[in-house]
Amino acid sequence: MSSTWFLFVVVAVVVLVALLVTGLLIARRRRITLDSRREVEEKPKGGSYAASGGIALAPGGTAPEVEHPVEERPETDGQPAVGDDAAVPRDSAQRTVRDVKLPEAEVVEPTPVAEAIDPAAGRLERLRGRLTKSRSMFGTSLLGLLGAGDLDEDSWQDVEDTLLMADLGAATTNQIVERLRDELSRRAVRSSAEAREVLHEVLTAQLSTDGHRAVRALPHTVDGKKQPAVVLVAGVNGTGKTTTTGKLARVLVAQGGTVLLGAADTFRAAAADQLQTWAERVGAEVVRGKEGADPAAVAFDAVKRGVDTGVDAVLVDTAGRLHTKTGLMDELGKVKRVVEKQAKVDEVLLVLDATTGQNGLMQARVFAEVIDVTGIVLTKLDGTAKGGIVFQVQKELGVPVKLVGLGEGPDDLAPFEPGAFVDALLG
Ligand SMILES: Nc1nc2c(ncn2[C@@H]2O[C@H](COP(=O)(O)OP(=O)(O)OP(=O)(O)O)[C@@H](O)[C@H]2O)c(=O)[nH]1
Repeated sequence: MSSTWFLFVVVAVVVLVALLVTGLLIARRRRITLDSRREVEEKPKGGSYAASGGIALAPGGTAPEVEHPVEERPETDGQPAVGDDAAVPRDSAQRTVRDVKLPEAEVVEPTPVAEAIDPAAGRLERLRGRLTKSRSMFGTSLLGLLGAGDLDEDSWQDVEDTLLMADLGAATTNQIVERLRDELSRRAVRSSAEAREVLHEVLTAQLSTDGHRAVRALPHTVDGKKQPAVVLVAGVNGTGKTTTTGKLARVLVAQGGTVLLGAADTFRAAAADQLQTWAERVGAEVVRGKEGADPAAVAFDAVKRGVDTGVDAVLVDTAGRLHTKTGLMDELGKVKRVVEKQAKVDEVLLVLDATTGQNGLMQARVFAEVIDVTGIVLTKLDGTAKGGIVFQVQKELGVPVKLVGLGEGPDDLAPFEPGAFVDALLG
């Protein structure tokens, strides 16, 4: 009898220990979002993932076709489009893209990972202090106005001016003011806490989008063979493309992925050097061409090398180009077309500098027409009071803001999540 009891106790202890270990393993796994078998969760409009869950990633190969809501562009009449040039008349001679035979791109082998990478989880919360300038515009000014009780027409004018100064644009500002007026009177808001709640709700709703915010940087399978996700990074000069490419590589490597970087910025040798430095820091391979080489050829070689070596993601950094220069925009279109002879481009990230305000919108529109942008990265949000550009750019393109740059540090890249972002703005 006592041996039966002893056996029973031993079995119970073993089962308890097994449950404890399984629980711990599940808890650990939940902290890591990199799992190509797990599709990014379908969530309601606007908040396709929680910022505290890290930078959401999705497998390539499943990107929906991007539909640009041309008719919903209320503020861009008269803006340059593809084929237009700000300084040069439309009928003047334009630069064309030349096909030239080029030597093989150079492959720079990776070095072992040398440094610790900040986990992606909870970055927007950790970096929220960087939004101080935008916060003073929204938090201090708007809450001060709305929390003061019954608003007269002058106060509503001030609310409108504040939103316009934060770069929300006329159309978005009007929509927000209208909704605020409705909600404040419908709910008979009396306290500043209630006013904050309404403001939070209205601003968050304005940032909602049907598009998924997960970055398509996980591998997928084509005809039974592993295919790396191909990410193209584009934008005008100095917006932070190379920095963003490097930061994103770090996120992928930190989550156990293998990455190859393609230095398709062949205008400046320094740009490829800069990318190589980022690559060395995470132990990634780089494919780069000679200065002046055809960027499309380098991008093609990078993707080919990535497919051959079986990496998880190929990130292609392109040269900065002015959206008003037709020849350069044509060249970018060519880079994408040529890469697609090798593999589908899963993610086209347009990097916009938040400090440039309205000009960023013009850039966004032209780039979207040339290369079907699938996600926006808004950089330098740490250095501007005009964080309101986030609100406009999504509406303008119908493409979600996926990532935000909040500093020059290697891990100052955060996922964009409307609720957490508005929270940070309101302080
Ligand atoms: N404050 C701040 N600076 C940033 C951010 N992202 C990039 N930068 C800085 O912006 C400058 C330009 O960044 P790059 O990555 O070289 O820009 P790029 O678009 O690749 O430049 P080109 O190749 O010349 O077109 C660098 O000094 C970066 O450190 C950001 O989120 N915040």
